[in-house]
Amino acid sequence: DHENILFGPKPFYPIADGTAGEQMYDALKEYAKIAGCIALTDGHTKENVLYEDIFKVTCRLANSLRNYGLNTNSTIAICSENNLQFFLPVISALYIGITVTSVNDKYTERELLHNFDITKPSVIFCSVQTFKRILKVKTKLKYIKTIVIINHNNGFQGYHGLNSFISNYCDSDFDIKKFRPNSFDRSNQIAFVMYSSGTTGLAKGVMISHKNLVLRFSICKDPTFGNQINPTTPILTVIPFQHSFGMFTTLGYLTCGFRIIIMHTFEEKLFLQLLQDYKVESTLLVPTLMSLFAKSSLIENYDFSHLKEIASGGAPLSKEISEIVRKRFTLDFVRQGYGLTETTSAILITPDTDVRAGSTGKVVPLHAAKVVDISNGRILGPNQPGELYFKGDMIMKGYCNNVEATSAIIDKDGWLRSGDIAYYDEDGDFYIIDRL
Ligand SMILES: O=C(O)[C@H]1CSC(c2nc3ccc(N4CCCCCC4)cc3s2)=N1
Repeated sequence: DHENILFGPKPFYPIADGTAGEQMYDALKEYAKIAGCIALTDGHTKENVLYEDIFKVTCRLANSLRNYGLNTNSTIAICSENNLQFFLPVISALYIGITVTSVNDKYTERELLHNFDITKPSVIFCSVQTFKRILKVKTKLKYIKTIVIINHNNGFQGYHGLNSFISNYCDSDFDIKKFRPNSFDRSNQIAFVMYSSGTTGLAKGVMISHKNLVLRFSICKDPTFGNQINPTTPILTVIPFQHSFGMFTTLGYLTCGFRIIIMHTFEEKLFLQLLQDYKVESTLLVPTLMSLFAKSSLIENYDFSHLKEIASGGAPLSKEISEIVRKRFTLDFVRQGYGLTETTSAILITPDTDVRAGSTGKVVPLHAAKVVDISNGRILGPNQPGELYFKGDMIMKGYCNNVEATSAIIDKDGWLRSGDIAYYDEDGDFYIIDRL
């Protein structure tokens, strides 16, 4: 019975063909042609990376990974704080179809061992900051073949930096005009394994396919649920890249050709200075930072005339905080998104302009949601709280090597149980109430 099942609208653009790696390759190749087009800016050092730099390095690194012997059956890990190099191994792996697992750069050795035990990566791309811990972990895990330090050119302690790895493994006669990403079945090929405790405490590996990611790429370009595609639009993000929220928003921004100003650590004054100086049009926050800005005394000292939207996600945002921040930044609306690691990215998003204070938004295109009465399993109508369920092509493939945990959260019809209590109003706007 379709009664009380809410469906998202048709996508603005039809879903493009190809793997997420082919779509990323096509986008970067396009933006690389715009001379001087900046992709990333380090908000702390002001250093820039151009789209043409990213395009060149990712093609050479992909060729190097192929020559190193990695393929669609391989997994690499990324363990790094937000920096300008983070997405280079990630994008190169997407071109080839190598699965990427991203681990929290603040994790202890024990937590890293647990995560790596699930995914068994053969190469770890780490930063100078995480190298010591990663080296200790490597000595305990025989399946880790090598480490590459992404924000160090020549590497150290016998391990390659990004440039030395490329010069060591890339074809000596490499011709970027001849480089092409691999083609493979995007529905089955796992692009990422992200970690989530789901509805129980133990961390599990969430398998995100290339198809899941292609749907995110489509939604982020949707004028209603994402952003307009205007290359060079300045965006400021402080969201950790190693989590789904930061990973799949930032990859989406790169497919749009935006200029992404990044921070690895939040500092209020620097954040506000960056908003002003780079004429930022959209910025992504988490509720704790929204609360900080609701109480901040610094906002009046800056000019935010270019700022069109503040977007929040990663946890529920209270109506009060949202309204205070909206007024303090003199914005027409603050947008929200709700997602789970198990749904790749946001599956409920406040549509551009029609924002209901306190609502986390409407169902995104090509997805469905229902609210279920936990006492009898009946599907509920508007304004009746129950457990949120979702269906659609951003729902994860499943938990890595864990069939029982997968079938405990995704039923035979493909409905994913969120573990969150919510209701929707007559217009299909959703309100999150509580965690089950
Ligand atoms: O809460 C979580 O576990 C994580 C898993 S992925 C996730 C979210 N991803 C996204 C991706 C995008 C957004 N947006 C905020 C709403 C405005 C337009 C889209 C950006 C919000 C969220 S919340 N939240």
